[in-house]
Amino acid sequence: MVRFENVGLRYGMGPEVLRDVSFDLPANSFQFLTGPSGAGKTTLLRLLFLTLKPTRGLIHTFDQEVSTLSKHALAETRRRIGIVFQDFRLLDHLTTYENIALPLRVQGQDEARYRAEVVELLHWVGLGERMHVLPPVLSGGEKQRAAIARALIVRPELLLADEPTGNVDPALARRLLRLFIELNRSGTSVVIATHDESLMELFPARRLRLEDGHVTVQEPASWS
Ligand SMILES: Nc1ncnc2c1ncn2[C@@H]1O[C@H](COP(=O)(O)OP(=O)(O)OP(=O)(O)O)[C@@H](O)[C@H]1O
Repeated sequence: MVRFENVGLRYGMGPEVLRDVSFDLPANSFQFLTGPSGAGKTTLLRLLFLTLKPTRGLIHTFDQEVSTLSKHALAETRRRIGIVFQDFRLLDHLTTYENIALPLRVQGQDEARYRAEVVELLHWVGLGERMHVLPPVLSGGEKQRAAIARALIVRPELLLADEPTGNVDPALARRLLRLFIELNRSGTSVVIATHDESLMELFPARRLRLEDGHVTVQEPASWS
């Protein structure tokens, strides 16, 4: 589904943050992306979301080498990927319902066609009672779930999440993890960036470990 070949990334004239990074994300796979703070997890997610270009190496996404894509094709490809940002990025003047429906509205879809789907997703993430309130009155965990729902409403083939359990208590973190696992079982590939060991211990998934600019892939069998 995604393949990185000897990818390197530096910001401006700075040092290489990522060096010779090579790995595959198979279809229907579930993996944690882990490593110390500053190792480059967010940078790698931005490369996967195609909002950052590698300074060297090749990235194949859905069987296309991304440097060959036009702006339009890049935007089309990005539509197949959902992302949950570390800082949520909800719009404070829109209700929870409107925030989650926004990607569909932007695509020009008719509300009559998507309304029931948005409401169902809101219930699925446990925000059924909060759909008419504005983000500033949501708790951290509720904002987190709203950000996840907004990423899911477009039914992405690949879901990326940056520290999605960073602001929630352990019980909610487990619940969110179950939600990602359920999503993966329904066919979406999932990448969760986290440095929360206790979260990773809850589910025996692949781990992409980032350290010193390199990625090593650990399959569950190799560390259990
Ligand atoms: N826009 C930028 N311009 C310059 N340097 C950057 C930029 N974004 C990140 N960096 C640097 O790249 C390195 C990797 O940062 P990144 O945010 O990807 O790490 P991370 O593993 O996600 O960290 P954390 O776990 O603390 O969120 C850091 O040294 C950071 O200072």
